[in-house]
Amino acid sequence: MPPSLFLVVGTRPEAIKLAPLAHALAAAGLTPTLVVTGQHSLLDPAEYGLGTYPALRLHCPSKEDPRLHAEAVASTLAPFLRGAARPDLMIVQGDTSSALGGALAAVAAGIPLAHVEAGLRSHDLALPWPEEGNRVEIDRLASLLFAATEENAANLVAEKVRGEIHVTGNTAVDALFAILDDLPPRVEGHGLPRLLVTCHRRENWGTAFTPIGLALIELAQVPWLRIEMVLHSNPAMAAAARLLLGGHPRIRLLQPMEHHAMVAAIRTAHILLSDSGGIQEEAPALGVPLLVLRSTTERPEGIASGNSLLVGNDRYDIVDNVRRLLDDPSAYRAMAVPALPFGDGKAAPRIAELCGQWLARQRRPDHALIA
Ligand SMILES: CC(=O)N[C@@H]1[C@@H](OP(=O)(O)OP(=O)(O)OC[C@H]2O[C@@H](n3ccc(=O)[nH]c3=O)[C@H](O)[C@@H]2O)O[C@H](CO)[C@@H](O)[C@@H]1O
Repeated sequence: MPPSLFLVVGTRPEAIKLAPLAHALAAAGLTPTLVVTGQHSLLDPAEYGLGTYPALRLHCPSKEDPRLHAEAVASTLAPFLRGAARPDLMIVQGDTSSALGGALAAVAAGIPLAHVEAGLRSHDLALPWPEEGNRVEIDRLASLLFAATEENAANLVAEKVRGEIHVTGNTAVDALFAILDDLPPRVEGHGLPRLLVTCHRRENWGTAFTPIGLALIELAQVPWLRIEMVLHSNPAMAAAARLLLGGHPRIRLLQPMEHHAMVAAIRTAHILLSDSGGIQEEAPALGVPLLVLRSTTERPEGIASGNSLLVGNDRYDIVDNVRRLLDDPSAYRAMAVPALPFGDGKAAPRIAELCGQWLARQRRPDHALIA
């Protein structure tokens, strides 16, 4: 009987980042069962190539209080962790309340926990909230920690986590490369330069979005610059964007896109303006300069590689930095050199192999002596 693994998926980024791992686990004879929490209620695993995996649906939509959502996920999942269906390993990704809920349920049931994308730290529990606290708590509970970078691993060592730390790269790069293999070659000089914008983080909700919107309206005065904002499924963010930017003749508001289309849009953008975690990982690999709409980031590697720059959500900082990249070719070129600070695109098979080895050790009669 092969080991049983549960893979917790609640949101779009988790589906994107766990799809490569699901395939790598299946190739290793460890086909996982998806725990689809329902945090993003419209999430369809099939859209991310996960449609053929067995799935446990919890129907736990996100809640205003993310801790209550995590606890709802944990309590709904608990009955499935007893008896014959009990998994040998629970795998969560990143920092959502679904990931935390899966972690809490696993530990309560005495089931070993693995954390993919472990060790990311902004070192500020308030920014981003609740993700930083979620990550710290999950890492404290995990037996296996898959850190994307050496810096992530160093954070875990500093916190003296009890689990096994492995540096694997981020599966976001695996997912990106899989899409690029399917896309036609990039065509240079594809029309007027495009500023592609996404914004969904809690710290940019409501009135906090206003300076960002005003910056876009000011930048829209550049006659040869096209501006496109991809709306997020979060209704609060979409409403704020529509209120300020809806109907603007030179700013296009686009509906959320399927991942292949989004990667194609990112790849042909001249400049990216985003608060997204995943786009901070994709932009360097694609060599598209990224201005990060945050005052801090748990992904400093993209800043260090020169591909990304923190601009916060100050109207004037945003305008000045976009204009600098538009007007100074050498400043632009310095940020447009492709780099892989978040891994080589082979994280998923590494993680799958490490899970297989770890599970085999747990099954050997003398493993208690090895630990
Ligand atoms: C604090 C923080 O940073 N937390 C992050 C958050 O994820 P995020 O910030 O990356 O979330 P999004 O920006 O929504 O997703 C981005 C992905 O979605 C693709 N995309 C985008 C727009 C679209 O229309 N269609 C798409 O396909 C895009 O190319 C990219 O791959 O939670 C994750 C899970 O815990 C964490 O791992 C991650 O740390």
